[in-house]
Amino acid sequence: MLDFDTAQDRLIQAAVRPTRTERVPIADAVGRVVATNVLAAIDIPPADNSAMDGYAVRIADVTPEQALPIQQRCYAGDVPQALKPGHAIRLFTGSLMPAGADTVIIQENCSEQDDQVTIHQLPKAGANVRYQGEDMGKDKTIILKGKRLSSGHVAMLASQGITHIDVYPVPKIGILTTGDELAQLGQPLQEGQIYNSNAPMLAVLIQQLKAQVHLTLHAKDTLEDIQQALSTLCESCDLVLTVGGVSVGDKDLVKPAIEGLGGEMQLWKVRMKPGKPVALAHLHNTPIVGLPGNPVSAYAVFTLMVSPMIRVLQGRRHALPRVFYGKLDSTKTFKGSREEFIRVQVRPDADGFMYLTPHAQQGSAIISSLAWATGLARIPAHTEIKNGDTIAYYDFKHWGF
Ligand SMILES: Nc1nc2c(c(=O)[nH]1)N[C@H]1C(S)=C(S)[C@@H](COP(=O)(O)OP(=O)(O)OC[C@H]3O[C@@H](n4cnc5c(N)ncnc54)[C@H](O)[C@@H]3O)O[C@H]1N2
Ligand code: MOO
Repeated sequence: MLDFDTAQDRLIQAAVRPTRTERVPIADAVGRVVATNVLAAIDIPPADNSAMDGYAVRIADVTPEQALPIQQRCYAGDVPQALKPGHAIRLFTGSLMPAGADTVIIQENCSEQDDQVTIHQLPKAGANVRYQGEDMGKDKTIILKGKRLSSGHVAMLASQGITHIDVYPVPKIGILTTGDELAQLGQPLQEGQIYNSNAPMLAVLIQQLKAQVHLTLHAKDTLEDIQQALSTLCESCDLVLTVGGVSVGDKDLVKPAIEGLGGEMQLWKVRMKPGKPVALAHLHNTPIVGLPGNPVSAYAVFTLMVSPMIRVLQGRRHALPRVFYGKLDSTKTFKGSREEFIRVQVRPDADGFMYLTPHAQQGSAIISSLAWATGLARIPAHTEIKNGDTIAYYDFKHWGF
């Protein structure tokens, strides 16, 4: 059996970076991944300007409590005159700095009478000036290729006058659920059935990452049904996720179905809990990840191993989000032969440490624990982990987006 890190890496390697690009309006670009380095077309701010309402002066000309004649009133959008020696120019937040002025005195520290201003308190030279290019310098790279765009990036692009941006296409993900025991939502539940909760769960996990759920199918537990669904999904998706039927039971048919279609299994079974039966295969060049059917297992494997693949398919710079560390807060001691990812809630404490409290029920079918948890804590194999020990923490806020 493979160890978790090797398996995670194999899955990442199975995802292909995008090459095609498309151009979208910046207002539609949030969550999309930039396909080129974006350079600043202009300096921002385009010229030195005032950060405050006040008076532009040459600081060397100013003596406190001595009146200076006001040469001009210059509003934001106006073009200022060059400042004459021994004068002040009245200006406002965003007004251009006059040539010859080096400092803005805020109006609260001045009094104005008969077109003269008296300055009561002197700031440092250069105070309250926003300098040309201090935010973004012309021709400098302002957004790196592979960045997922946020609202902040949209503001940057708009400030540059950029209306459209080249991004990578949204990867299309297919979902195949299997199992004769599953009822679809909206159908009455027959004896022996449970609702198909994995399909909607995976769909929202995919959407949170800003990938597209291209097609969701459900197959009965027959080779034929599973093969038909797999063929359809692999034809039109960049990545196919199957759920269930990947373990060792009589009706665990996903593996034989892929192999029967001429697909190639690259990996099956990982030394991790939950998620042991996870599988990776290719069919007609499309990667397929076989997720275990237990909802917690499917959620954990998606978060830890499939989300990095999706980030690669999206063209993002980093497949793996940050892993944090925290201290176990539990009376229970953990030790197992498989590496374990337990559902925890994180609690930052006044001492600056993060404390990780495990959910009381760590079974792979405890769906309610998923809504309770804020992330997964990693318990190494063959190591006793007890209260206060430091362990790795995979936060859903980082790993799910
Ligand atoms: N003898 C063994 N039994 C099992 C092993 C093993 O090594 N030897 N591994 C266990 C582990 S670990 C897991 S995880 C599961 C994985 O099984 P499968 O991936 O084959 O999944 P299924 O058997 O089809 O289903 C497991 C469980 O999940 C429920 N399920 C499936 N799909 C959905 C869905 N879409 N929505 C909600 N719930 C779903 C299903 O009803 C089962 O209860 O195998 C263990 N067994
Ligand atoms: O490894 Mo299974 O994924 O525990 O439930």
